[in-house]
Parts: sequence; structure tokens; C-alpha cells
Amino acid sequence: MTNGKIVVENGVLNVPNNPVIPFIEGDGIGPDIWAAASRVIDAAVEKAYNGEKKIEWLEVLAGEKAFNQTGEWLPQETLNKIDEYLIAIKGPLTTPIGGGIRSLNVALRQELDLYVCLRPVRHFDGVPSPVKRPEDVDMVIFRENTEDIYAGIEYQAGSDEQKKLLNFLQTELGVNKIRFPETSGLGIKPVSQEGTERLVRAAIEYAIKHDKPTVTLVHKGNIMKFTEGGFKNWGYELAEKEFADKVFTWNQYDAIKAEQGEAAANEAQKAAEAAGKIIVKDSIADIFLQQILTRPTEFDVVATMNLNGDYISDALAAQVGGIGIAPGANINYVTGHAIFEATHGTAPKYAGQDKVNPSSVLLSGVLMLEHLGWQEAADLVTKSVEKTISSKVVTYDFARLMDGATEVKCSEFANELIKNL
Ligand SMILES: NC(=O)C1=CN([C@@H]2O[C@H](COP(=O)(O)OP(=O)(O)OC[C@H]3O[C@@H](n4cnc5c(N)ncnc54)[C@H](OP(=O)(O)O)[C@@H]3O)[C@@H](O)[C@H]2O)C=CC1
Ligand SMILES: O=C(O)CCC(=O)C(=O)O
Ligand SMILES: [Mg+2]
Repeated sequence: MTNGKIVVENGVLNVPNNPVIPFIEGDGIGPDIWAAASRVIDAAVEKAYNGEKKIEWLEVLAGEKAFNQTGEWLPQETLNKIDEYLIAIKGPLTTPIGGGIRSLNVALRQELDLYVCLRPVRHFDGVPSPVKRPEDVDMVIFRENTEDIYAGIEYQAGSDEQKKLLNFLQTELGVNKIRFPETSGLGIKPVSQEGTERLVRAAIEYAIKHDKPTVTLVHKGNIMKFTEGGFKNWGYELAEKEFADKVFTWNQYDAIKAEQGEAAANEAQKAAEAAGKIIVKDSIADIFLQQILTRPTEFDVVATMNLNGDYISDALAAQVGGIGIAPGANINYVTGHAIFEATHGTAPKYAGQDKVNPSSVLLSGVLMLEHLGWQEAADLVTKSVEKTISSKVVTYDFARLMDGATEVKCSEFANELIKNL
């Protein structure tokens, strides 16, 4: 083992007792939540391993702090360090709307080719929720993280590039359906077979490993036939090609139904379920957003493209208490690179107030500990979150929805979590 460096050997992480882990503090509420969460993570690791293991945190810069100190929003040094140390964790980074720099969060994912955005959504007992049975939500979102409209290929109305692209579309491709061509901004949405396959492969492998009965491909393939429709078709093909003995797809169901009738297709699906096969199905994105509210137990692992995944993450988070408690991870399962981060953003109106809930970035830290194989420390944090919330000592976001809650600051919530480890 190796100077605190985590390495990948034959696809397996080799983690020393004192791994160096780069962190980005983040903009807005980032410094508050990171200070709170890192204290809890350190205390849990200390307690779980009696001081034999310890994370050596290495600060790397991005966002406003980087710009103020170096003149760059995302210094190459930051990418180099994460590349070198493999695993990192970050707070949220601000992205201006309608102009200015493109998202640094997206840039990190693309630069390191972190093609899976993994966002587990579960309910913690006692967390206030707008739905009647939040405990029915237990899903893991696999959001494709490198393609789709997040590729940032778009041109401002009136720019030279827009005019060139418009001209190409009109003269070379005969496009005549742009309603107001001169004043339209134009964007391009790349969705590839390879990008789909590696995402869906990761989702199915996760379902197999964690004994999840279904994987749902969410798309808007009725309208966007060759991007979102392509995702659905490539996803099914991949499932049938690479996991033939482990899955039964709705594609196969439809083929049996067409040849032998509905009863035979139902029988085939039942037999597959009885044999413990994973059902790979699909759902059009609009109805999916209704069904996760009305019948969430029907969904386990969700595989989808970048924009759908972004919307679905926040919608599902709301069902289990909001994005104050919504963790995530950006992962490349081939190279081993991963950056753990909360689902939420920089919540600028709360910046520097020591007010918000640090649970999202803390639970992202739990995902990181699990990823490192430090399950004991991860479990300590999870149990402490459960215990602390059920004692009704919570930050403002939960306190405003709970009867009899004691509202505490972000840092005080961390103190309570450490006490309850
Ligand atoms: N990965 C990333 O780094 C992300 C960055 N962003 C960026 O963040 C900036 C702000 O985006 P915005 O749309 O306001 O979304 P935010 O997620 O930053 O905040 C929206 C609202 O969510 C609630 N919230 C967020 N975080 C917490 C928390 N830790 N505890 C409790 N409640 C929380 C607050 O709700 P309430 O008002 O009800 O109290 C807040 O006003 C933008 O620049 C955006 O691009 C956005 C998403 C992800
Ligand atoms: O990069 C951003 O500013 C927003 C990203 C986002 O919403 C997300 O990752 O869920
Ligand atoms: Mg988002």
C-alpha cells in the first residue's frame, strides 16, 4: 500500500488506512455543510476503527474560491489531483443562468468521464414528507452524466454560429419547422449507443448486486425518437445481449405477446420473476413522474438520460423529505474515478448562515465510505442520522414541517450527529 493513494487493481479499489481524498468546499452553503459533514465523517471513521484509519483530506479548488485565488474557475491542478487520487467529494458550485461560465459541476463529470450519476432515494423514519407513505419510496437513480443537452452544444439567437447552423439545417436538411428561426436559440442533444450501454450496464449490475427486482428505462422516446427512443432501444438490446440469463425485458414480453398472445406473455414474465430474473421495463418520462407519486413501490432501479435524471432526482427527493437529505455520486466504474456530491445546489440565500441541512453531503460521504469498503463507518453515520432525526433535533427545513421539533443550526446538527454516533 501506497502513500495514502487509493488505486484500482483488476477493477478492485485498494484503499490504504490513510487515504488522501481531495475535497471541494463549494460555493454558497458549501463551506457550512462541508465543515459539518466532514466533522461527522471523521468522527465516525475514528470510532469505527479506533483511530487505525483516517482520511487525509486534501483541499482542491473550484468555483468562486478558485476564481478568487487563481483567476480560474476550475484549475487544471484540481482535475489533476482528482485524477491522481481517484476519489473526491465536493460541495455545490454555482452556475449562472442564461450566460456566463458553463456548469463546473457538469465540467467535472465530463472531464473525468464520470458517466454514472448515482442517486439513491430512501426515506428516513421521522423525516417530514408531502406524501402519505414516503417509506414506499426506495429507488436508485442511474442518471447518464456525460451526454444529452448537458454536452453544452447550443448557440445563442442571432450569433454567427446560430446563423450557420440554421442555414445548414434549412438548406442541407430541409428543416422548415422552426417556428421563429431568426430568433431561436438552437441546441443539440447527443445520445449515443455507447453512452446508453455503459449506463444501463451499470444499472443492471447494481440491480443484480443489490437484489433489486426491476430496472426501469425512463425516456421520452415517443417524441425524441432517435435520442430518447434510441436510449430505450439500446438499453433493451444491451440487457438482452449481456444479461440474457438474468433479466426478462418488456421488449421480450411484447415479442411473445405478438406471436403467442397476452396470456403467454404474462406466463413468461411470471416464470421469469419466479426464477429471480430482473424485470427490465420502460416508462415514458411524463407518466413516470405521476407513477413515482401514485405507485412508487413499482420502481427500484431507474436508468435515464441526463436531463430526465436531473428532474427526477429533485422530484423524488421531495417525496422523502427534500433535497436537504438527497445524496449522490458521480462514478466511472471502469477507471475507478468517483466524485461524491449532494443533489442540491448552493442555496445562495442561506450562504454563510450556518442554517441548512448538511445531510445531503454527509450521506454522499456515506456513499463514499461504502465505496471505499468502510461499511462500519458508513453504518455509524446512517444510524446516527436516523437516531438524531427521530429525536426531532433537526435543521430548519425539517423543523418547519415537524410538530415538536427542536431547530438547530447546521453545525449544531453535526454536534448532535457526533454525539449519537
Ligand atoms: N451539483 C451542484 O453543485 C448543483 C448546483 N446547483 C447550482 O446551485 C445554484 C442555486 O440553485 P437553486 O436552483 O437555487 O437550487 P438549490 O438546490 O441550491 O436550492 C433550492 C432550495 O432547496 C432547498 N435546499 C437546498 N439545499 C438545502 C439544504 N442543504 N438544506 C435544506 N434545504 C436545502 C432550499 O429550499 P427552501 O428555499 O425551501 O428553504 C433552497 O432554497 C445554481 O447556481 C445552480 O446552478 C444546483 C443544483 C446542483
Ligand atoms: O451544475 C449545475 O449548476 C446544476 C447541476 C444539477 O442540477 C445537478 O447536478 O443535479
Ligand atoms: Mg439538479
